[in-house]
Formats: sequence, C-alpha cells, structure tokens
Amino acid sequence: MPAQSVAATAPAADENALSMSPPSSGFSLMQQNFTRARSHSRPPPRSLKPFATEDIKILLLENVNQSALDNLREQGYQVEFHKKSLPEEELIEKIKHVHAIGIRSKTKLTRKVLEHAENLIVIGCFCIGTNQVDLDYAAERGISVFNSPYANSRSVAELVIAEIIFLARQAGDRSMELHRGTWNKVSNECWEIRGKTLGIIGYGHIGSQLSVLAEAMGLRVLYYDIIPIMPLGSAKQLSSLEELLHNSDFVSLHVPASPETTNMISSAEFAAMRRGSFLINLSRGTVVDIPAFIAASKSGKIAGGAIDVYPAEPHSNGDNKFVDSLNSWTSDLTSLRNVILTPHIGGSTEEAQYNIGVEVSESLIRYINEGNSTGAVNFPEVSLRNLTEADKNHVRVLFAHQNVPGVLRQVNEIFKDHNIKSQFSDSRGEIAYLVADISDCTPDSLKDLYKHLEALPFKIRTRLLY
Ligand SMILES: NC(=O)c1ccc[n+]([C@@H]2O[C@H](COP(=O)([O-])OP(=O)(O)OC[C@H]3O[C@@H](n4cnc5c(N)ncnc54)[C@H](O)[C@@H]3O)[C@@H](O)[C@H]2O)c1
Ligand SMILES: O=C(O)[C@H](O)COP(=O)(O)O
Repeated sequence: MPAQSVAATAPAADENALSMSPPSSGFSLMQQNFTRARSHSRPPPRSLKPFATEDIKILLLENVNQSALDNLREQGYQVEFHKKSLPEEELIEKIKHVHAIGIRSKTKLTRKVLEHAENLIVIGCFCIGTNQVDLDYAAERGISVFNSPYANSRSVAELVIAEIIFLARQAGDRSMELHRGTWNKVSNECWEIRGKTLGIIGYGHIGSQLSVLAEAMGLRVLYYDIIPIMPLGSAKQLSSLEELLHNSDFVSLHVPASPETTNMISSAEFAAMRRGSFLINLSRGTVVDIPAFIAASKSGKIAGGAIDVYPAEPHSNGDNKFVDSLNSWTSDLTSLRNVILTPHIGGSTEEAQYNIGVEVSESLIRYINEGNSTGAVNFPEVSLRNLTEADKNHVRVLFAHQNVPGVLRQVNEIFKDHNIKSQFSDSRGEIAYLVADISDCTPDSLKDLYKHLEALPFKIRTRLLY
C-alpha cells in the first residue's frame, strides 16, 4: 500500500525555526509569532508559545495512533504521516528536514541516520522499547528521546495469559487442523494451568503485571531479575536463571534488548528447562536463540512455545513477508507443532495504541513548546513552570551542553544583564541541560545572548523560546 501522506498545508517557513536561530527581526517577529500561535482554534495552554507552531515539522512513521496525529495537529504543527517504516535512504532524506520524528519498534534511528538530522530536536518512540534508537548519539547531538514506558504492558500480559492456556491445551494446533478440515479431538498431553508454575524472566512493568494475572488463574509464580524487586502476591524471586528454568512449567521473557540479554535463552538454557515445559517470548527477537528453540522443540525437550518477536521483522504487513530470506530458519520455525507465532502484536490493542499516542505526543509537545524534558530516556530531566502572559519580555533559554566544570559560571555571565526569573540545570552522564527564564530581553540583547551561548566550546544546542 502506498504511504499515506498527510503533510499539513501550512505555508513553508524557516526550516531552522527550531534549531534555533536568534530572531532576525526582533520583538515584532516574536510578537507576531506569539499571536499566530495563539490564533489556533483551540486556545493554547497559558504558556508562551515559542514561535509559530506551524513552522514545526513532524514525521510520524509506522502507523502511529490517530490520537497522536490529532494532538500534534491541534498544535498547528506540520505533520507528515506514513503507515509503514521507511527504507533507510528515504528515511535519511526525510529526517533532514524535520524537528521531531515519531516511530515504533521497526524504525532504526542509527548514528548514520541521525547524522543527517540537521534540525531534529526530539524523537518520540510510540512504544516501550527504545533499543531501535542510538540513544547516546542522540543525546550527544542534543536530541531528547521519549517513549511510553507502560501504556501497553497490560496488553502484553493479557496475551501471555491467553498463550499459556492455548499452549497447555494445544489449542493453536487444533484450530489450524480444523481450518484445514481435520477433526482431532484429543486430551493426551493437554493440561489445565491451575497449579502449574510460571517462571517470569524480567519482573518490570510487564513481568509484574503478568504475575498478578497468572496468580489469579491459579498459577504459582517464580521470577528472576537482575535487581531485587518486591514480589506481588505470593510470587517468589529466585537468585539464578538456572533455578527458575529448572522449576518452571512455563517460562516467559520480559527483559529489554541489551548485550546481556542477547541469546539469553540458548542451548544450555533449554537443557536446564523441565522436559515438556513451554517457552514464551514477547520481549525482543534477540533474546531467544531461535535455532536452539527449534532444536529443543524437535527433540521434545519443550512441548511448545509462543514467539511474538524476531531478530529481523518485515517492514510492513503483507503476504509472503515472513520467509527464509528474512531469517534463515523461518520455514523450520513455522513447521513446528504447538508453537504459536504472532507478528509482534504484544502491544497492539486499541487501548494501548490510543494511550501511547496521547502520552508520547504530549511529551513531544511539552519538549518542543516548553523545553520540558521530564520522562526523557536519554537526556537530563528538567522542567520549569510555564511562563504566563504576565511574563512579557521574558525568554526561556534552553541550553544543552557537555557536562564539564565551569559552564554555569560562564552561562550566568552571559545572562548578567537580565533578571533570572527561574533556572534549573541537571546532568545525565556526559550531557547537561539548563533551562532559564530571563527577563528584560530586547531583540539586540537576545541576538547577543544567542551568539555568546553558541560560541561556548562545550555547547551542544541552544534554543530560545518566547
Ligand atoms: N511484544 C511486544 O509487542 C512488546 C510490547 C511491549 C514491550 N515489549 C518488550 O518487553 C520488554 C519488557 O518490557 P517492560 O515494560 O516490562 O520493561 P521494564 O523495563 O519495566 O522491565 C524489564 C525488567 O527486566 C529486568 N532485566 C534487565 N536485564 C535483565 C537480565 N539480563 N536478566 C534478568 N532481568 C533483566 C530489569 O531489571 C527490569 O525489571 C521490553 O524489551 C519491551 O521492548 C514487547
Ligand atoms: O516496544 C514495544 O512497546 C513493543 O515492542 C511494541 O512495539 P510496536 O509499537 O512496534 O508494536
């Protein structure tokens, strides 16, 4: 299906509006922009808008929910929307021109892609995972990244519960057989889940939600995590992965993609599992060694499993997309008995996608309009209360810089002719972020201020909101 483009029809404006060059024509421009931003059909919150919001260009990929589109369009931003992720070359071409990008789990924002993102200030991951973004490089470039840390946790946990029952009853196979016309009414090796043991690997948002649902279904819950986490209900934390594998009838993975979790479940771990147990992976495709999974299934070591995520996944929906050219073992995997394969739909419910759309678009709006980075996953979290209309002639200065000694002294020296109404600065690793509201700004003083901040050797990015 061709990409559905809904680029807004707002007049073309200064591409660098957000980067942020100093106002070229002084306060008259600032006031004009403020007036334009205020003229949208829904009155904006009582915060000063930075400049004409219709100058802001946003690229949304991977069929991000309508709730996000509505929110972003209400701000007056120019929003270009695509149902699919884009091939790298096209992505590089498009990312050059935008101030914000919204993606889900497929779009890889690598260093190579981000190097071309000249105007980009913020990335919204409309999902939980952020492993598809080079977070460190983004921070180095002064690009904040936001996600939705738990809006789809419940959807994933519910699907796991359904799969546990379906696997225990071989119901996926029975359904496929009947679709082909085969009546195969059997009870051999079909079980209730009541009284069985579920081992959860990774007891974060999803793992702990699953724990509660599983106990309600009569399962006993064990879990393993790298940090001590308080058990919910009667669940019990174990100190080793091996102990968990050895004691569980169902093993479900809920860890992030990381070097430590790559092939976390491979031949040795399958060997440690109970004979006739089940493996469920709705975390990331790198976490389970699929050839080892295939071997464990063929040998009867495991009685089945459910897989939702794969090392390589198709970029769009369609027939004949899940083939051996994508992952060399695909036809072996699809031929296994009692293995439920789903196309990365763990978080794909109306509720989850709506809530993610609202949450991430609001984070983008707060960052673009106010510089508020609360909730950023790669950036210092700084927020100042909104300026109000009473704060005429105030400017909000957003200054991302390397986290080295002496910066505040030099920045405050640059601010010396202004009253600093509020100022807040924080750091995260090598990156620091300062937000200050300063008064008594004139067009000339602003130009100077911007020039001096940009000249500081440790500067990463300067933005002025007014
Ligand atoms: N299939 C889907 O559609 C879908 C939907 C949502 C999330 N996910 C994926 O699920 C995963 C978990 O999500 P979450 O929201 O629960 O994350 P979370 O951050 O809340 O929890 C992850 C837990 O894993 C633990 N952990 C990290 N490394 C570990 C290791 N080596 N061994 C044991 N435990 C380890 C952490 O301490 C943490 O408690 C993420 O990878 C996410 O991308 C998939
Ligand atoms: O990280 C996540 O939230 C899940 O993997 C879902 O990703 P998706 O939005 O691409 O379905």
